[in-house]
Amino acid sequence: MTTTTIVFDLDGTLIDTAPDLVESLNHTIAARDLDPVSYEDLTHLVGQGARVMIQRAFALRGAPLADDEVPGLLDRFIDHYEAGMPGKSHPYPGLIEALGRLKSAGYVLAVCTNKMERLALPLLERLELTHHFAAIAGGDTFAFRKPDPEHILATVDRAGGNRAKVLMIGDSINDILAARNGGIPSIAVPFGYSDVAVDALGATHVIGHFDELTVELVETLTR
Ligand SMILES: O=C(O)COP(=O)(O)O
Ligand SMILES: [Mg+2]
Repeated sequence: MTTTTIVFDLDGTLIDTAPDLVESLNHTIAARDLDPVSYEDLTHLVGQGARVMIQRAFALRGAPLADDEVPGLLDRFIDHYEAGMPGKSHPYPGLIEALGRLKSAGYVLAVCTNKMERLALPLLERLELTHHFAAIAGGDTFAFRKPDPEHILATVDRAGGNRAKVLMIGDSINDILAARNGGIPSIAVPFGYSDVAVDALGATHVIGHFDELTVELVETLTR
């Protein structure tokens, strides 16, 4: 029997990062005197990494942003976010137990996030989560990222898994679309940052808590 690789999204799936993302984003846009964004705004801004998040925040405020201004603002975001890490960010309830039980059952675990690799790696490290995962791929690790299914599949390659036996778990349309585009079964979680209702994402299954992420469920979804 081939081992299934379970691929997790990061922001809004493994870890509740919203308060720190909002704080660092607001620190960044304050450089141009833009009004701060709220937690509710974040669900529309997050998903394609920090650069796009900054660009979307400017669009939300109706403020012009020239291409050559973006690198400086991105550096401002990265410096602030890295300095505060892990800040208020914490794993969602039941996650550690779920990772333990899935690993004991022999599954390969991996992370596929659109967050920049240089931010994803230290965050997982400082929350002592790194050891659970055979591979961690960021939004800039490859030349493609979610919703491109190749992002999930290249992560599986890195983890030493089999491309034909994968389960994706995520909170947003990028995750579920990437899975659907690759013919990969998926689980959506409702506690993250989606501007679309979780039932409307088109996932194979929805769980409300990591307690529901059992070996039986993984087997049923990947049969
Ligand atoms: O940081 C982002 O914009 C998205 O990150 P995620 O893919 O882990 O949800
Ligand atoms: Mg996410």
